[in-house]
Parts: sequence; structure tokens; C-alpha cells
Amino acid sequence: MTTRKLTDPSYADALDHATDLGATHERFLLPPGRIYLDGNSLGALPAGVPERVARAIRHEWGDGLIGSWLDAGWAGLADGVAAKLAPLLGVDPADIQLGDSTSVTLFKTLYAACRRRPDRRTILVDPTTFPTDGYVARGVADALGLELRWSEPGDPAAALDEHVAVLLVNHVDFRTGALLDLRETARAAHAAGALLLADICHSAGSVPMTLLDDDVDLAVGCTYKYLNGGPGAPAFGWVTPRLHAGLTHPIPGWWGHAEPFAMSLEYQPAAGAARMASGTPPVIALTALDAALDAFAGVEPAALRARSLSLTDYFIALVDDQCGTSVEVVTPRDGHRRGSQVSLRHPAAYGVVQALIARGVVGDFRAPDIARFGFAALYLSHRDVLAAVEELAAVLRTDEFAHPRFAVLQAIT
Ligand SMILES: Cc1ncc(COP(=O)(O)O)c(C=O)c1O
Ligand SMILES: Nc1c(O)cccc1C(=O)C[C@H](N)C(=O)O
Repeated sequence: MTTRKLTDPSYADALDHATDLGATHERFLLPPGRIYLDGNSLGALPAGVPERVARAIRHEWGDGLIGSWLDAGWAGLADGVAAKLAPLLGVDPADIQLGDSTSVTLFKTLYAACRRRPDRRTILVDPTTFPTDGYVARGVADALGLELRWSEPGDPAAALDEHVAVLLVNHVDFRTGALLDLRETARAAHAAGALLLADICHSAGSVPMTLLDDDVDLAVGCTYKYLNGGPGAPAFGWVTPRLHAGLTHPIPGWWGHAEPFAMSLEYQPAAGAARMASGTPPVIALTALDAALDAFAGVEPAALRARSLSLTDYFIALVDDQCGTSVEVVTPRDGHRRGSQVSLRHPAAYGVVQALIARGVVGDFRAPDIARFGFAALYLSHRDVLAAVEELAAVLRTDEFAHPRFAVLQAIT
């Protein structure tokens, strides 16, 4: 019996076959000749989006004008999107609210959470968080006269005590790709009398979730990464039904009113999570997101996760095999503790990423020394992974990363 080598294309094909999702890559429009490993920053363009958005603009807006709020279903668009999103998160669509940016949704959600623990004075945040979460937490703390406390990096639950109102965590660490156990963290937060708010930007659409069963209290996430909603796509917030009654947030606008068109002077919050809305929903962006989520049709979250883990396992194995000790894998090797990205440490990581982009392999750089690669299982194959690591090994072997044109940090990725 012959054992196939890791670098044998037929080995990659066998892995593809074992984790087949049914040609879902055909649901995306990707530029030829490029291997896109940055879907953890901005997801690729789903094939159904351009036409759907063009129709919304030309016919629904152009011809239907104001009538499209009802005739084209604009008023209920966010509900339709929530219905497609809910199974990926393990929640009821009625408990999801969409429309603002992640940062704004986080401000409103964190504020609402803190108000549910009026006897507590502290917001606890892990310093490894994506920076906007820390800035927003500071803003909420200032607005409510609370204390912002940083935990030990990577160990937020250990810093819980009787003063903590809300523990704010990132489900997946944006630098390392490490995955937090939300069920365990919720248990620890509740044991200390605190609420758990999870930022699931880097897991939504790649890691199956059971937020309700895991007893998470609140969550926020963006839709432009693994959910492929497009640049600046509307974020979502989720609040467990247990907390709905009496939930208040800082921007109680008319779209969160029980009867917006009653035009009443009195604010009457809508039932449930709908009260978390503020202003008019971004219809064109929601239309793009609605069409984008069709790329998940018929895909079981568990099968998506199995393929994602296979892609990241294969990437790590190839890096070990082809790149030796020139890079350090900083992402957990245990799949249970990993999201859908792999991060490599290298002293010239910026140059490595730029040299790879020049060769058609798109990842990104995070200061000071991390080269980050995201694996969107819907549109990537194991052959893509093999080709990407071949290019990476060549970049490292030839010192291409040290070229002066890659010396100046100037890209937004
Ligand atoms: C964990 C996390 N939270 C929040 C954000 C961004 O928030 P916003 O959509 O407001 O730019 C990002 C990425 O940009 C992120 O990775
Ligand atoms: N939201 C982004 C943007 O508006 C421009 C460039 C990148 C982003 C990102 O999403 C970055 C991403 N959250 C990260 O993990 O670094």
C-alpha cells in the first residue's frame, strides 16, 4: 500500500471529497488566479448579490418608490435576514435585531446589559479583544458612571467578582484565532452574578453556535466576514428572551417603537429584541446581505465546521512540513480551540503577507508580527490551501518578504 504525501494534489482532493459541501464555491464570484484567505476580514462576493441589489435599486427604488416599503417587503427585510441567520447562531430569529454597525450595536447592547445589573459597577473586558470593543466599553462605562476593568489576557473568567455587571468577550481572538468556550464562560459569569456578552464577529458563519442552549445572555456580530454581506454590511445584536422585559438602550428611536407610524410623542418599546432598533434600516445593504445568506442554503452548520477544521488542519500540517521553523503557528492546534483562521508569527510578517499578495495569495497582517489567514469553507478547497502554502514556502525560502517595496506599512486589510 502506498501512503500519499501531504503535498500530493490527490491528497488534497481526497480531503475535499471527505468534506464536500456540494460545490458551494460556485455560489461565489472570485477573481481568477487569486486564492482568497481574507474572508475573516471581508467575505467574498456571493453570486446572487449583484443582480439582487441591481433589482432593488432599479425596480424597487426606481419604479416602486415609497410603495416598496410594503410592496417589495422592505419593512420586513430585516426579519427575513434574521430568519436566515438564526440557525447559524442557534437562536430564535425574533431575538435578533439588525441594522447598525457592530460598534454601535455593541454600545447599545452593552449599555442595555449594564442597566440590567444596576447594583454592579464594573464592565470586565479581556485586553486581547478587538480594539473597538474596548473603546466602546469605555464609552459605556463613562456614560453610565461605571468602571472598565481589564482581565488577564486570555483569561477573562478568572477576574470575575461580585462587582462585575457584564463580562464582554470575543468568541474568536482576531489575532490568534483561538476559540473561547462560550458555555463554560457563561457558567462562570453567571456563577459570579454577571451577564455574558459575546462578540461573535469572527465565528458567525464559520463556527456553529448554540447561544441559547449555552446560556449566553447577549451577542453582537458583523455580517461582512464569514457571512459575506459586503463591506460595511449591517451588524446584528441578539438578546436572550429572558432579558427582554424592561430592556432599555441609549438610542430608543422610532424603528424600535411598538407602533412607529402612530407617530406618538410617548416612546413605547416594541416587544422583544425589536426594541433594540433605532432608525430606518439600511435597505440596500440588507438586500445584499439577504441575497448573500442564500449561499448557506442547504449547508449544515456542522458540515461547514468539519470542512473549515479540515482546511485549517491541512494548512497547519503543510506549514509544519514546508516552512519548518521559519514561522510559528500561534493558533491552537487543537481544533476545539480554533476558529476558522490560522495565524503565523514571523518578524517580517508584513513583508511576508505583501509578497504573498503579489503572488496571488491574499491574507492579512496584524501588528506587530502576525500573518493571518482566514478559511471560508464555502468557497475554499484543499487545493487552494496546498497552493497557498507552496507560495508561502517560496516567499520564506527566497527572502522575498525583505524586498524594500514591502518595508512600508501602508495597506488597509
Ligand atoms: C471582533 C470584532 N468586533 C468588531 C469589529 C468591527 O466593528 P465595526 O463593524 O463597527 O467596524 C471587528 C472588525 O472590524 C471585529 O473583528
Ligand atoms: N471592518 C474592517 C474594515 O472596515 C476595514 C478593514 C478591515 C476590517 C475588519 O473587519 C478587520 C477585522 N475585524 C480584523 O479582525 O482585523
